[in-house]
Amino acid sequence: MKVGIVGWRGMVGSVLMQRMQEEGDFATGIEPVFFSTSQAGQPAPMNAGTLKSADDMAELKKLDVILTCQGGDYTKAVHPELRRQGWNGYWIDAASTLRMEPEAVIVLDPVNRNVIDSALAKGQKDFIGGNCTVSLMLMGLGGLFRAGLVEWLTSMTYQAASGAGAPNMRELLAQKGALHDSVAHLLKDPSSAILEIDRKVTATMRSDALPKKEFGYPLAGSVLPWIDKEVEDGQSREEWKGFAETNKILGTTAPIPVDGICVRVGAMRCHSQALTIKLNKDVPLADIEQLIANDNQWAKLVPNTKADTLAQLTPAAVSGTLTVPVGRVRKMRMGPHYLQAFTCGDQLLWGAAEPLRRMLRILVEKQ
Ligand SMILES: NC(=O)C1=CN([C@@H]2O[C@H](COP(=O)(O)OP(=O)(O)OC[C@H]3O[C@@H](n4cnc5c(N)ncnc54)[C@H](OP(=O)(O)O)[C@@H]3O)[C@@H](O)[C@H]2O)C=CC1
Ligand SMILES: N[C@@H](CC(=O)OP(=O)(O)O)C(=O)O
Repeated sequence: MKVGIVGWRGMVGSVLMQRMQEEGDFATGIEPVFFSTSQAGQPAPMNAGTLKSADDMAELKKLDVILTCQGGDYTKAVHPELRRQGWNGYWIDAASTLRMEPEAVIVLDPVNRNVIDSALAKGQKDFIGGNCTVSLMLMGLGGLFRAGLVEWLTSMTYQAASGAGAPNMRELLAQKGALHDSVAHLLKDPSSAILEIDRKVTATMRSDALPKKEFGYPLAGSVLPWIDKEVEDGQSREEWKGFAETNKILGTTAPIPVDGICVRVGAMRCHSQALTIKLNKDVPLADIEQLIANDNQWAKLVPNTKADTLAQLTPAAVSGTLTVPVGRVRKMRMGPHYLQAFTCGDQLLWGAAEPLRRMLRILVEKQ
């Protein structure tokens, strides 16, 4: 199987390459061909010859599978043209561009392997990774959806800088550094006044001394309660995806309402979410915990204690791992049908690269 890999140099692509190497995906009989929009002719990784131009339709048309993490502009430019020219290979993509197209499937196989298998049986060829927030929520709470218990759900998010891109991660750290620098001398003196420190930090945050080319606003020491473009009804596009993509991934016939507010916070690469779930029946908490814990090997139930929560349910604990902890699980004061939970996951792994890698593996195993 000839597999073209586009976008492998980028942040999502690098995580993908690392995971494919860790899981031995390159030893499954695939023949990788590496592409670049800017480095064609230079040596490809893994001694796979030289990089081909990612715009070279003739080279792309030779492939059985194209796996791209290059971004939405690339997808928009290349995918329709390839299809127009009659290419009938599999297209696996991290970008959101094609997700809601009727012929495309959003892939998250631990949750929707049935949807993927049925699409493959029907001959569908476009398999697209989901929005990171949605994928991570479903990896954690898949058991409740699978059991048909969710009447509606709200997700209030705490999204990491990585979701906005590599330059934003750097800018977040530069902002943190600038805030620290502005009061470093005062921090060295244990008797300095905290309100003086706070005043200087706030002044720096509001000044041009804070780098904000990428985010446009201070994120360090602050939060940004708007992610992506404005859509209708006062929603952000990130929030809109919660309903649209959750239901498409699950293949629901009666859509489950999903809504909430998406917020950027100063975490590096883990998205966290506070969830309120209206259950359609009163299920004992112990049964709910079992459904969450037993749904897939990555979802991990964290006991609702202070010590377990703070040790296991944070970006600091989860970053760089495939584990999706779910904790703070309890029935709410509103009544026995109302459940709360908190979850956290690495948005570059299950949120971006891992579902794509696994989709390729499904294709290889299907051969
Ligand atoms: N960031 C995220 O959290 C998520 C992103 N996605 C999707 O994945 C796409 C790619 O995102 P992301 O990986 O963050 O994008 P990056 O900006 O990190 O990489 C995209 C491309 O930029 C080019 N590039 C230019 N300079 C460099 C450099 N110095 N180092 C590495 N690459 C460079 C590379 O292409 P070339 O070799 O052609 O020059 C690379 O493939 C997004 O547009 C989005 O559609 C999906 C889910 C989550
Ligand atoms: N929008 C997400 C990251 C992302 O790339 O999402 P999508 O794959 O849906 O475009 C975030 O900012 O955290």
